[in-house]
Amino acid sequence: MEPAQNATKITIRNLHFYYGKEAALHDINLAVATNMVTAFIGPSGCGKSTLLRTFNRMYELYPDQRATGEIWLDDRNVLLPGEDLYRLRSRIGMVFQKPTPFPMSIYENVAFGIRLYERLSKAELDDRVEEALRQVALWDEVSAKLAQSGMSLSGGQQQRLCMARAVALKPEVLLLDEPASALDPISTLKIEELIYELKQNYTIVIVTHNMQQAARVSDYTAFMYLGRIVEFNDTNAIFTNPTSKQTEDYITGRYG
Ligand SMILES: Nc1ncnc2c1ncn2[C@@H]1O[C@H](COP(=O)(O)OP(=O)(O)OP(=O)(O)O)[C@@H](O)[C@H]1O
Repeated sequence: MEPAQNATKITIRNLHFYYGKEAALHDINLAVATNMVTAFIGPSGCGKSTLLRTFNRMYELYPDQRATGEIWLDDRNVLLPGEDLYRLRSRIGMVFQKPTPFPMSIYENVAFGIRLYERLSKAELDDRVEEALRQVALWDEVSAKLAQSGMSLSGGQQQRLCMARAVALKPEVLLLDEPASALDPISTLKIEELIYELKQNYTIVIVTHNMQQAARVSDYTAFMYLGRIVEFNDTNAIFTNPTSKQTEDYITGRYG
């Protein structure tokens, strides 16, 4: 489960995951460092998104999907049956591949989630919405049109709005599932810069198809293949000096 010289936010032990009877993850052991960016890379179907979705038990939305093993968030094993999933998802926020603003105003997109968890005055709520939009570097672009629909924004802005929605709840961990793969290069760059900024305050785990992106934004990288973690190390070591032949073949473009 190496490495984690930094404090550890999440520790995964002996995690297995099943879609019905089909096992998709096999004996995953991993330590995610606090306030760092950890990337999952590997060929299509290797289990990156499945692994990411175990962190906040997103799979619980589907009755035939289940995980066994342990996922420790600080000192809680969040896979235990009594875990409050509502609270878990407020501690571990998620942003998906396709920008998915709610069909409501820019302001409401951010305020909606906050209202579910907290009772705030209008002025406090306004402040929180502004703070979240500033954190994702969107405030200057939208402050004059907060009442407009979130759907009226560009794809890149919509994705930053979704990130604002996630950070507005003040989570400790942010899960990003291919957050830039539907975006143009400039919007992608903005998201990457944002990830760099956000790691001051959040522990970030990102799934990406794009190896250059993993190399640019992450501190640690796990290379996955067929539902297993083949190699996990600091990103520099993975990309310059992989220990496994499989990792080397993947990062040099021999397959995937
Ligand atoms: N809803 C599902 N039902 C059954 N099997 C699934 C489901 N979702 C994923 N799988 C299977 O689980 C395995 C891992 O899929 P997953 O989507 O996690 O891989 P991935 O590495 O994220 O792939 P990609 O890069 O293509 O998104 C694959 O074999 C896939 O077919």
